[in-house]
Amino acid sequence: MKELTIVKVGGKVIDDHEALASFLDAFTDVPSPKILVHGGGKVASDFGERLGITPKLIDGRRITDAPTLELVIMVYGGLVNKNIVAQLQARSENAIGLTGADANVMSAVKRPVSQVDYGFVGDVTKEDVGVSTLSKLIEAELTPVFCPLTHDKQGNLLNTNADTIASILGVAMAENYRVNLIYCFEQNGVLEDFGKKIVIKVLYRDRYDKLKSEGTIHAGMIPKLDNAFNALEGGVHQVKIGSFQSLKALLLGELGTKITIN
Ligand SMILES: Nc1ncnc2c1ncn2[C@@H]1O[C@H](COP(=O)(O)OP(=O)(O)O)[C@@H](O)[C@H]1O
Ligand SMILES: CC(=O)N[C@@H](CCC(=O)OP(=O)(O)O)C(=O)O
Repeated sequence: MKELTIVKVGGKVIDDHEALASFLDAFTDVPSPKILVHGGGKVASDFGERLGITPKLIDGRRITDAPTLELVIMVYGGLVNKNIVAQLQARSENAIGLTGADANVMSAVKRPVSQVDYGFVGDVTKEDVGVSTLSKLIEAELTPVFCPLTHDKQGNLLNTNADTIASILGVAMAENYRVNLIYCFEQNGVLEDFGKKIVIKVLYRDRYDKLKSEGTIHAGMIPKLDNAFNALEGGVHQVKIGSFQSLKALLLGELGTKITIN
């Protein structure tokens, strides 16, 4: 089976010009085929504050009312996605920026209202991924760059967590490729001691559950790890979480946190 590398880069890296540039240098060196998924939550929150839109997040998931949806479409689909694509082109990486609506690469269902109304947030399954279109793009030596927007096939874009997009993409593409999924962010991995910055080398689900209940793993790390375990259970070959500065080492199996279900 051919290998496919899917890399997700988080919002705090994207918000830092130098950090993003050094991450994109390293991403350019990753052998093809590859797909980049970017977040941008911090940029959206900061931009929103300038427009008088106060960010509301529950467990790392944004409540997306109508003004917030307009905001994230502009920020994720425009500002962040197109800047990353242009910066990859400057590195001779033939990137193509995508929302889920483009070539129908990822559709979604608006999350039903339960205890919380998340608003215009899209839930995705592997059946919602345009595997054949994506396979054609990567076989044509293009590098897809996903922003965290999906569509409902009725003309509406929806906000979908970027970690979830990376995980579902991995599961869907695992039918045709041996997928390595790497989550890059500003820490060196999943930390067992936040103060001392001690990185957990291998994280099993029972340890995750324990650290979560103790509060050592919290906030945005919870959906990230849920997505990481879901990816492995769905057939992704390897999932690693680590620093944007260590992409090469993470790919080689060094540094960061390896997520495992065995
Ligand atoms: N045990 C932990 N190890 C590392 N990061 C953690 C941990 N618990 C909570 N976090 C927080 O989770 C954040 C990552 O989640 P999130 O902000 O959603 O990431 P991203 O920027 O990649 O989207 C980190 O910035 C960190 O503050
Ligand atoms: C529904 C939902 O929560 N969407 C996320 C999408 C961006 C994202 O995931 O960005 P990071 O990777 O930088 O966190 C949000 O709007 O914050």
